[in-house]
This record gives sequence, structure tokens and C-alpha cells, in this order.
Amino acid sequence: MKGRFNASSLPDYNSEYLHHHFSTSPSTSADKLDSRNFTLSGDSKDDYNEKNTLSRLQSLKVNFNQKKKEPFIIGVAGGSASGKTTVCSEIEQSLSNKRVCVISQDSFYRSLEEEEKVLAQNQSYDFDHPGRFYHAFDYDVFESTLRKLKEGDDVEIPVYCFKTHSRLTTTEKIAGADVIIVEGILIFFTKHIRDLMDMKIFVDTDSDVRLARRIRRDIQERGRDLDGVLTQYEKFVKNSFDDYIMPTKKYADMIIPRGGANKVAIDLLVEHIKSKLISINRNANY
Ligand SMILES: Nc1ncnc2c1ncn2[C@@H]1O[C@H](COP(=O)(O)OP(=O)(O)O)[C@@H](O)[C@H]1O
Ligand SMILES: O=c1ccn([C@@H]2O[C@H](COP(=O)(O)O)[C@@H](O)[C@H]2O)c(=O)[nH]1
Repeated sequence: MKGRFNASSLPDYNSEYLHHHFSTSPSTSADKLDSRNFTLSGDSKDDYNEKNTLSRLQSLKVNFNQKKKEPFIIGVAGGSASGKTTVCSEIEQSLSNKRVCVISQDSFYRSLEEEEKVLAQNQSYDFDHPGRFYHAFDYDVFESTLRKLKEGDDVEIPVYCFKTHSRLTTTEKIAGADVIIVEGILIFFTKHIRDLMDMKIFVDTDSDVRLARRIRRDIQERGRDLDGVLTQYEKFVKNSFDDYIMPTKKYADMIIPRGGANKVAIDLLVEHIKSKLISINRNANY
């Protein structure tokens, strides 16, 4: 039988498999190839010689060794202004490695239509609801981006502006990370997104503290006024936390009380991540 013999036509065998099954005995190699109905491209079954086969298998083995590594994905969830971003940058700095990157679910807020912007300016737009009725988040792009990252592909992350409720024309490229940290209020809400994460962390900060931090931050950085922040909080933010965010705490592998201020928890977490990375053989730079 004629056919093209290439890596993509093989099941996902690793290089140890190839080494074990194909490099020890040329006759075994031919048997294995034959038994799976493969012959080498351009060769008839009768005339392919063992030397040629072994050299092709050798190059195949090199290709398998160069297969992209899946990054280790850590999810960090918690209420708004709980300290998710702060915890992520502490982890990033402690791993002191260029191949760690942080992405935020906030980047995947949709650009609002003009009439939706009017609602947002009057604190009548719900940015905190997980459902598709409000579809504040672009879940499809968020999920497909995480899937691409999981496969080791490069991605372009949108840049969202909280002042205008729209995406900028620029994007941020993420390429070749060993560790991806994903943070956001609702990242544990959907099972198939949750399942992409290798480790899940919930930042658990008192609601008064969160509200105080949100007021300060939204006025200083997100172009809001006090009355607007409080109205939005009372209408949407608090309800979403109680109904949709807090219930996802049960999915966390680790809970960090008080957020970025909790140095003991962050140190323990970083040690755990390092040992995980070593155990899955990503220890090159740790
Ligand atoms: N331990 C802390 N002490 C004081 N302010 C903090 C602390 N942690 C975070 N903040 C501030 O609170 C705001 C929200 O923190 P951030 O980490 O961005 O939260 P999140 O990502 O959960 O919204 C930011 O302005 C940040 O500077
Ligand atoms: O245009 C927008 C988009 C989102 N928000 C609020 O942001 C928080 C989530 O961001 P954190 O950094 O986790 O606080 C969410 O509670 C939305 O209400 C907004 O106000 N305007």
C-alpha cells in the first residue's frame, strides 16, 4: 500500500515510543510500519531498505522532540478588586522568568455598541453577569485564545479600555510561555474553560475592603465618580459576586485570604508552583 508517512498521520506517540519500537531492530521497524498500514512515500513495500527507514525514523524522532510544550495554566479568580492582578504579578515576579505571562479576562470584554455605552454611562449595563443575555464578555474569543495557548500557539490578546468601554485597535502578542496565569472574576464559572486550567486559585478578600479599593481604583484609573461606582456596585457588582463568583470558590485548589498582602500564602503558592513545574519537567530556569 502506498501512502505518505508523516508525523501527522501517526497517533500522538512520543519520542520514547518511537525509540523503543523503531530504533532497536530494523526488522521490528518494518513490521510495525507494515502492521499499521504505513509505507514510506515513494517506496514500494519490496524495495525500501532498512538503512533508509532508520534515517527517516531518526528525523521523525527529532520532529517529535521539537513538539511544542503545553504551558502550565494557572487560573486566579475572585471578586472585583480582591487583589487578583496583584497576586498574579507577585507570582510572576517570584518565578523570575521571562517565559511567564499574565492574561486577564477583562481583556475579553466586548466593545459596546453606542446604545450600550449610554447604558454603561448611566450604570445600567451589567458587566458582571456571566450569562450570554448581557454577553459583556466575548467568551468565544476568550475560550479559543486559552485553547490556542494550551496548545503552545502564539496569540494576540485584545486591549480593553474601561473609560470608553471599547477595545483598542492594538493587541498584545503572547508567544512561547511556559506558565500562563489567567485572572478574572468569572473564569471558573464555565466548566470547559475551568477544565483548561492546571491549577485554580481563589482570592478571598473581605467585601468592604474590595468596595473601598474599587472606589479608589475606578475613580483614579477608570474614569468614574463616587456616585457611579456605588450605584453600579449596588445594582450589579454585589449581586454577581454573591450569585456567580463566590459559588465558584469551591473549584479552587487553593484559597488566598486577603489577596496580595498575604505574603505567606503567596510564598507557599510559588513554592508549590515551582515544584509542580519541576515534576512536569519545566524546570529549565527555576
Ligand atoms: N494589599 C493591598 N493593599 C492596598 N491596596 C491594594 C492591595 N492589593 C491591591 N490593592 C489595590 O486595589 C486595587 C485592586 O487591586 P487588583 O489587584 O487590581 O484587584 P483585581 O485584579 O482583583 O481587580 C488596585 O488599585 C490595587 O492597587
Ligand atoms: O467597561 C467596563 C468593564 C468592566 N467593568 C467592571 O470591571 C470589573 C472586573 O474587573 P476587575 O479588574 O476584576 O475589578 C467588573 O466587576 C465590572 O463591573 C466596568 O466597570 N466597566
